[in-house]
Amino acid sequence: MMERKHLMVFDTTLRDGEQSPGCSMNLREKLEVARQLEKLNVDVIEAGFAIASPGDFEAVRAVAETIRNARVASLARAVPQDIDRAYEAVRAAEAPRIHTFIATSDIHIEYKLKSTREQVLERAVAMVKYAKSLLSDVQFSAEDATRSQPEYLYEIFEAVIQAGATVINVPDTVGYTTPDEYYQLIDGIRRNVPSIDKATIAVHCHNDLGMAVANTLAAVKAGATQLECTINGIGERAGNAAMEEIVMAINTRQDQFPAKTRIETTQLYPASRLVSQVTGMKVQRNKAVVGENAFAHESGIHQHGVLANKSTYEIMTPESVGVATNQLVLGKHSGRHAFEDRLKDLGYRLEKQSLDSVFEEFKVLADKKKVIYDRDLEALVQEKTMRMEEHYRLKQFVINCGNQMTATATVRLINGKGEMEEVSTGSGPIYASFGAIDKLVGMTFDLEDYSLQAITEGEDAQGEALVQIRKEDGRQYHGSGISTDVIEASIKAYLNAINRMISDVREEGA
Ligand SMILES: CC(=O)SCCNC(=O)CCNC(=O)[C@H](O)C(C)(C)COP(=O)(O)OP(=O)(O)OC[C@H]1O[C@@H](n2cnc3c(N)ncnc32)[C@H](O)[C@@H]1OP(=O)(O)O
Ligand SMILES: CC(C)C(=O)C(=O)O
Ligand SMILES: [Mg+2]
Repeated sequence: MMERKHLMVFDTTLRDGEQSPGCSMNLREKLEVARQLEKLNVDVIEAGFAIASPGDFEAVRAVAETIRNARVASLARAVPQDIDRAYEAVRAAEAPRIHTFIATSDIHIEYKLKSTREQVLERAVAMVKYAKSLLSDVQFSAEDATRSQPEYLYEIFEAVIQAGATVINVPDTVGYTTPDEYYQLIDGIRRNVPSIDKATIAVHCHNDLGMAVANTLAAVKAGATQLECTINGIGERAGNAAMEEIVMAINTRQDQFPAKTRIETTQLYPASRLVSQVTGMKVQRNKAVVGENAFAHESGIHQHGVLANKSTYEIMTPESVGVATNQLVLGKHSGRHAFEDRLKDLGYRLEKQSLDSVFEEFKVLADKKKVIYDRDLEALVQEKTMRMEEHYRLKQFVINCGNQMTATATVRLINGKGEMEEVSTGSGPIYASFGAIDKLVGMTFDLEDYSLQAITEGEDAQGEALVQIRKEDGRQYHGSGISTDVIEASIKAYLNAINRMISDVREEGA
């Protein structure tokens, strides 16, 4: 039997994914996501854009120092100071990569770079050579490749490969191309770049017209072997190609794509939950592969078919992507072994200390809830392990409200100095409690987004509140909170966003 071609997965959740408005992650969250990417077995982790800020630099460096089973890359413009910074950040990695880019479309060259094709080519070659003098693995991206003149792309790719680039990337930066057109472009590059066999062809697709995954798959057919993507498809504007969709399409349609990735698919759903939790970006219910409805069958004819044989309406199994089908799991009489076992099934392997503390929280929750679902467990683990440094923590709150009166909230918080309490009124219990918190932290914020959803079924379901707040300087922070009480979940989410803001300010000042 012929050996199937290996496709490399290049994950850019921590770089392009983080470019989604409101999706910034702090160092601890980035490390947690990077560890999950390592469990997924991705080939390359793009950990950030080192020159963007001191926080980005530290995060890339921390990922490079921590991750051992994937290449770690940092993005860099085609300028020496970006390349130096990227090199400093990734050099501790087992397999470091500098990813440098410059735009090649006339629109970008003229209006943005105020340059010429010749100057861009010269700069690209010089910067690839410079990066290559620092380390061996250098990726070059022709930004806006799909709106660039193909002959110019052939020329610049040939020149950067001659200069030492190991990977040439053909980004559809603005999500403009179509599957047929992208196939032609990649095929043209394979045929017209003489040294192409010395480099890997990478593709990086955006979803502005909803075709990012389709375009990526068309490129696979044309011979691309590095696929760039993000978890849940988060990324600049409408996002990037979603890893879970690309990988499952390849796995499910081997007749179309006789190739393989190294991805441990059972880690896809845990990765999706983690990224949603740390970015505050909800996954739509009908999202392919990882959405809540991806394996739900509502209508009679479908249910009948699935009962007779799952393959009637399921083209992949929920288990294959890490969605547990055993919905009713544990209760208050369950012990530590069963608990740990269930977490392992869900893809979580915790250190003893974290396990003990999550188990304690589980028992508290089991006293409040008759049935603990897998989603409850995931929420507990993620809340516990991902909890920010808590500058302010909720001690207690009392709300007085009704449909014909102004709500009054008394909120008591704990911080490093002790306990503090404030009272505030508002048009409803949530606004009243947020007002009390503003008084306690001595700041006011615009509440830009607030949502609440039940994460499991039943009257005693836990609610997950997501908030996005904006500080006076325009910066946005998201927060999430989970509780069986929706007001408590909302207060926790608001405090989570404030704690994130405080950590961010301190990181910057450090
Ligand atoms: C398609 C993509 O996703 S590209 C990555 C996008 N991501 C980001 O931009 C996030 C991080 N960015 C940042 O923090 C900042 O933009 C920085 C630190 C990179 C640069 O900040 P500033 O120096 O203030 O420049 P600013 O962002 O305003 O403008 C970009 C400059 O880089 C130039 N530039 C843009 N891309 C490139 C490139 N690939 N190579 C060389 N120069 C470039 C622009 O022409 C402009 O130059 P100018 O200052 O001489 O006019
Ligand atoms: C930096 C490049 C690869 C990019 O993100 C894009 O062009 O979309
Ligand atoms: Mg991009």
